[in-house]
Amino acid sequence: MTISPLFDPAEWGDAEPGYDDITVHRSRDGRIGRVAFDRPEVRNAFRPHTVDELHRALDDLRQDSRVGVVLLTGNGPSPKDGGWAFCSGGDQRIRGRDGYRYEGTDAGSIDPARSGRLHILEVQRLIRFMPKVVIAVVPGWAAGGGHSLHVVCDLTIASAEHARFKQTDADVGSFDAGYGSAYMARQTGQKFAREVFFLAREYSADRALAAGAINASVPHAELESTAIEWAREILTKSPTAIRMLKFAFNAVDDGLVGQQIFAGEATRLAYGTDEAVEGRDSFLEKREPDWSGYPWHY
Ligand SMILES: CC(C)(COP(=O)(O)OP(=O)(O)OC[C@H]1O[C@@H](n2cnc3c(N)ncnc32)[C@H](O)[C@@H]1OP(=O)(O)O)[C@@H](O)C(=O)NCCC(=O)NCCSC(=O)c1cc(O)c2ccccc2c1O
Repeated sequence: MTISPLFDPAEWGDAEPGYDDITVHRSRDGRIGRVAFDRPEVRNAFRPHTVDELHRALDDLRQDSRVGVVLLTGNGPSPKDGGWAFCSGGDQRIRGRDGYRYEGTDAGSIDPARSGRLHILEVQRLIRFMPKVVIAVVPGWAAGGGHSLHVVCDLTIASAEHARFKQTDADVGSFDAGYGSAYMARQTGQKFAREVFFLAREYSADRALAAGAINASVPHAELESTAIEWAREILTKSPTAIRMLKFAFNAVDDGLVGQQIFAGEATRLAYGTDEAVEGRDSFLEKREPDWSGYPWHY
């Protein structure tokens, strides 16, 4: 199976089975995940089946305690015309009046309550809330819902030659009114974000970098090796520190959900203290807790 000329087989284990529209790999040491859209002939547009697979793969990586960094990318180039893509958003051929529709053999077996899907938003939340660093690795077009996915990733590294950013939502009568737009404005400022959405122009990696929309614009041939280098550098850090930092960055924009997630991690840390152990033990031993060894820190 040809993945992409940017994919270095020496870095990755075998492709994980059970996926049609994406490819999933773990680095040979198991610490980095690579999830890639694999529909290059349609610029890696997603259909409901793609989104189901994406959610499953990312959740699997979320629950793998060896994995600290996930690369989200697009395989390519297109066998039809050589074009590169990260993701061009929802597959417009199967968009119905209630969202994106399952096709073919899938369609008949789908619970009507699950038809008309907009569940790429669930994938966005998974990327946002997983306690690992997710890097968008953009080898070509990031358009529409694909643009929003790069926005929600923690970091974005793009091909200087082939990456193109374009928010087509308003061209096709759609709108990502959550992270895709409002969070982008937090990253780049309101003026540039509104320009991107209202004019739907295309932007190069260098322009996106200048606007603060991405982290790096690198030579195409070095795209995945650079992403792996960044991932390896992140993996030298404390997992707890990275997790707390990600949730701290999120919290300011995520309201009570952001506070809840950050607070949950704070509770986990507190449970590790002797003070919390004294609280638990006193209950189990049916005695008053003895807090005398624990000062009111200031
Ligand atoms: C991405 C492009 C700018 C690339 O242009 P280029 O000229 O390089 O390539 P082509 O246009 O010739 O494309 C090659 C080939 O791919 C097909 N294709 C490309 N994108 C899609 C797509 N999204 N769906 C279906 N097919 C696609 C194209 O038709 C060509 O096929 P041929 O058979 O002719 O070879 C350009 O392709 C482009 O503008 N694409 C569309 C981008 C777009 O509008 N995406 C949808 C935006 S809406 C969205 O994604 C979205 C999804 C959600 O689930 C949401 C949920 C909740 C809120 C909002 C959501 C949302 O906004």
